[in-house]
Amino acid sequence: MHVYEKAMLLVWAMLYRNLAPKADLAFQLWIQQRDQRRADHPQITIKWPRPSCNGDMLSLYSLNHPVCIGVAYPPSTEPISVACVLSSRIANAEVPSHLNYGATPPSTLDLGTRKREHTAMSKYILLINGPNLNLLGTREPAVYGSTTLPDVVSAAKSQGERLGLTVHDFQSNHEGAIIDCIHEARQTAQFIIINPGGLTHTSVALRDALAGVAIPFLEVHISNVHAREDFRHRSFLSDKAVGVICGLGVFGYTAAIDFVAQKLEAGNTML
Ligand SMILES: O=C1C[C@@](O)(C(=O)O)C[C@@H](O)[C@@H]1O
Repeated sequence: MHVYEKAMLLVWAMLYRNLAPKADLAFQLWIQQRDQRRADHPQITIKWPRPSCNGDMLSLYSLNHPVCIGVAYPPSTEPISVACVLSSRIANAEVPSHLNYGATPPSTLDLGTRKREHTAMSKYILLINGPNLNLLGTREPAVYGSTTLPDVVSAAKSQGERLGLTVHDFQSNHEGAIIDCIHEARQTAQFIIINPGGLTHTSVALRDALAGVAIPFLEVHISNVHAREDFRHRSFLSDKAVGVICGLGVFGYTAAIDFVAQKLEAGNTML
């Protein structure tokens, strides 16, 4: 990479940090020329100040060219590396179709065809699973079945892809991490599908987070919570949700994605 390009990238990265609608991510950037032999594809290391949503999309722009499009895995405060495509090579860059932009670039940028891709790929939905759902498949199989969470997520992503949605997933056993994830999605996600697990019945903070970002959401439960203990009959979220699906097993996620695809297709987010 030429010194000039490197300098412009750094300047733009600093500007971007201030301009980006997702500025709350406040990521810090620096360039590491990890592989000198592939100087046209350097790695950019991105240090996240706090755990990010799994699959958060990142995009950086140098002058008026996108230089880097990547995806952050997994939730981590460790520096991660993403493949970077230099501006001079962007015309030939292969950008996987499932990639989405995590932040909207300034409108003055001339992104040509990429701008259209951005619009076409903008149906971004967030699938959140709360505490203990990482144990799906082994946890109380008589209640929750034998399908694992990775199976649920990968089926949701494939279904989303077929229906023109980019599904990002996040699971945490920690209320605060889920709330951070919801906050971070407020500039990007058009819909949230959430199985809040036990937080359904306890969390005012989760209710406030969902109301605070004003992203329409569906509440999903694998089991029929109304046929179970009394304390599961109350939800702090249901009256804020577009709808509630419960008792359909993991098919509830499939039904939710179908519903969201139809609603977004119709341009109706039901807010
Ligand atoms: O963790 C869960 C899972 C659950 O949300 C469900 O998917 O059926 C139901 C909740 O009551 C429970 O705490």
